[in-house]
Amino acid sequence: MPQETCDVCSAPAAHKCSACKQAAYCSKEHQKQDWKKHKDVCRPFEIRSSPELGKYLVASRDLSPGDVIVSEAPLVVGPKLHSEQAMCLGCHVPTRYDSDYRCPKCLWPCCGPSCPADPKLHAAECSILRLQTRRNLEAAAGKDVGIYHYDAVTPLRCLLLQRRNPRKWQQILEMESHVKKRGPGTEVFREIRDRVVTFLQENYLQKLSGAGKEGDAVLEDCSENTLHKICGVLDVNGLDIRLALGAEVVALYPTVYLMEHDCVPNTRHSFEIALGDKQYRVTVRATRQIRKGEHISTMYTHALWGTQARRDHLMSTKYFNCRCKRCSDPTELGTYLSAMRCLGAEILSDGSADADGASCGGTQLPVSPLDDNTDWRCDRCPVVLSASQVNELVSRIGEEVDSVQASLLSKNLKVRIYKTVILPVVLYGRETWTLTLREEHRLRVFENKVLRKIFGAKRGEVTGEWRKLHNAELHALLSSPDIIRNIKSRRLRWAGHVARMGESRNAYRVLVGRPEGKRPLGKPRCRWEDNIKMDLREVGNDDRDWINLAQDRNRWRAYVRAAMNLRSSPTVTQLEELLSKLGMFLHPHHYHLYSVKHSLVQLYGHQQGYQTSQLSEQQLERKAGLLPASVTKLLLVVSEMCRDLLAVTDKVDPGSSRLALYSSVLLHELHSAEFHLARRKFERDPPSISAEEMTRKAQGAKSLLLTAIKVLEPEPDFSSGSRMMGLVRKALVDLESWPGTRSSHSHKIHLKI
Ligand SMILES: C[S@@+](CC[C@H](N)C(=O)[O-])C[C@H]1O[C@@H](n2cnc3c(N)ncnc32)[C@H](O)[C@@H]1O
Repeated sequence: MPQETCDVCSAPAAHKCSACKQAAYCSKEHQKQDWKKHKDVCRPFEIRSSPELGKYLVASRDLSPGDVIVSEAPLVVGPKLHSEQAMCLGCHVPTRYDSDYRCPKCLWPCCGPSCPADPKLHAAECSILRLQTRRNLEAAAGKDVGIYHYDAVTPLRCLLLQRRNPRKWQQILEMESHVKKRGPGTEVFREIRDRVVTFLQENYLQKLSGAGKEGDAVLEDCSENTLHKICGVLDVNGLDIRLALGAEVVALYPTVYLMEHDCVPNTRHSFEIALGDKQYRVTVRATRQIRKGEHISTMYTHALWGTQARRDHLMSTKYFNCRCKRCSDPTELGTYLSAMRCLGAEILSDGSADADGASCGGTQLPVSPLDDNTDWRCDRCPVVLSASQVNELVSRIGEEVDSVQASLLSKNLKVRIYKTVILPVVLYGRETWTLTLREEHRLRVFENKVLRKIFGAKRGEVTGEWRKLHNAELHALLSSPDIIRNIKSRRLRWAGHVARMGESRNAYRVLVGRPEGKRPLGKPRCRWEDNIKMDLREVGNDDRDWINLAQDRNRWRAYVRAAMNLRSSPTVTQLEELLSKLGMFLHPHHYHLYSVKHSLVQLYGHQQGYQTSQLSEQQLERKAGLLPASVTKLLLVVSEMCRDLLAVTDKVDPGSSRLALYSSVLLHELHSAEFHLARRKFERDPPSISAEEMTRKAQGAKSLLLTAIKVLEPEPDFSSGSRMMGLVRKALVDLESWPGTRSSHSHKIHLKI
């Protein structure tokens, strides 16, 4: 073996950097001297391998929370497998199969006349995709969507690496694909064969053989087996990236894929999603202390599912049985996320069962959680349930929770209407950036009017969460030059038309008739349908159905009317009823109850009739988890929500690697409940708490918000997390500007800023 040489002086090296084992030095002095340069490339992990895990990462030095473990660019990125979401192949912005804009060469739909993305991304496959240009053209005319299989694009990009970058191609081939477990006869095999293999071979790859120079095949290896392997690699190792406008792509990374799964991981990762050189770069950071020698892990599944659901998901998507600490513990680290209530009768002192039917009050837990067929046993009475009995009950309950949660769609619908109707109108107004105070006021009046109409708020009530949401949304949108350009070029006309569709013609005149006077009321310049089409490129998949509806003017009107009628849906009552019903079968921390409570916590204080200002003191106390001694058992389940859920969240995700959004929502709601509760007591005549106590409460509320900000900091721009950040920051400003903090108030409150 060649002798290692010192990275500084090239003399024979006596030792290597102990962290990365890559750099070599002749002496400690030279290592010290080189550290400034080397520390940027020094990797704090080693790659090891075992029969059970395959390759995995181990910390090669102690790591602190926040330390960067690895930051790297992807080997390949593109549309996800198992998804038919249409997107521009240049910048991955959602588009439509029958978009008016097309790549001039291959004719696949694209985002506009000139895609702002790096042309290299699409250039390679474009030369292959154009083999079908004529058919694409006909398909586009006939709006035949079958010709565009977006899920085949990333496998094609991988295949093309064998010519463009053989090193990357080799790295992809070395990744685990579990191809044997995905063989003929499996569902996934059929899907990949129909959607990817046949599509690529019949339309493109067969035409390639002999098309290279001197008769060589353009792609040496594009066999069916190789395509199945690539798809396996993408499914097992790919990371999903959610982009700004709702599109989702998948990416393979050269090192990050090596991280093993753990149901309580010790890292979190974030992606660069803004257009530019660093787009799609991933950065992995430690979320807690990781000792040298400890495995470095991530989470492949849903942190808030119970053990059985997580393990089933991991087995069906990643082909292994998880045996981590959380899965092995019947109580899931004391969270009881899968635990059931025992329905067995209470055992009386003489050893007989209570004939009056009083429940024993025990908890049913799996005897061996790593065994799928394990019995479940009560910790108080002799009742034993079989695995199938528990599965049946939990899946029925899951369906019921889903159906009630679905009725909450009315809220989501309102949010969508807000985003696609109100926001563009407001942006239209802001787009000029020259509103006078008077115009600003008129804009507010208009906005409040539409908000009141859509959300069913009464006059003067449009100051709550919807306004906060709006501000956060607006802030996020306006902070990007790309978005501003987008707004100016496209949303402008959309906004005008949407406003025209609404009932507020006069308000529209206020907006459109000035300030530049360039857009007098009158006939729209484009047809309604054209404008809707334009907007489609800017919305995510979630909004797509809704926007499709909007293409038909009458259906759209009916839809908005229906949405407005949903305003009094009794969702708090529905959820409270569900909670009390399910509370008979499930442990209060069961993951199905967690989900209902998390929704409820957000509705208290926000749904009409439950806004914080209208909440009774007792309700506020329930929300904050401050329990009066007399509350019933059922109320107790509801009352401890915020703190209770936070405690559970913290145990399964101590570093907020996966549940940052969940935690921040809870912290925000808890701050609101606690602060308002204290304020009511303080503002009574005479006050029932002292100024010092009030100061303490306000400080407590503030520190909850600061924690939420910290938790949300790594969330990418334009994500739900970044929108939540806007809400939290706004709440902080509101808290700090509360009159009680001003010195003129008779009871002087000091809130350290
Ligand atoms: C993204 S890859 C990780 C790298 C992989 N170990 C390798 O050697 O290429 C995911 C695969 O690693 C294995 N794996 C990851 N975490 C595991 C765990 N906690 N227990 C068992 N196998 C695991 C499984 O085979 C899984 O499908």
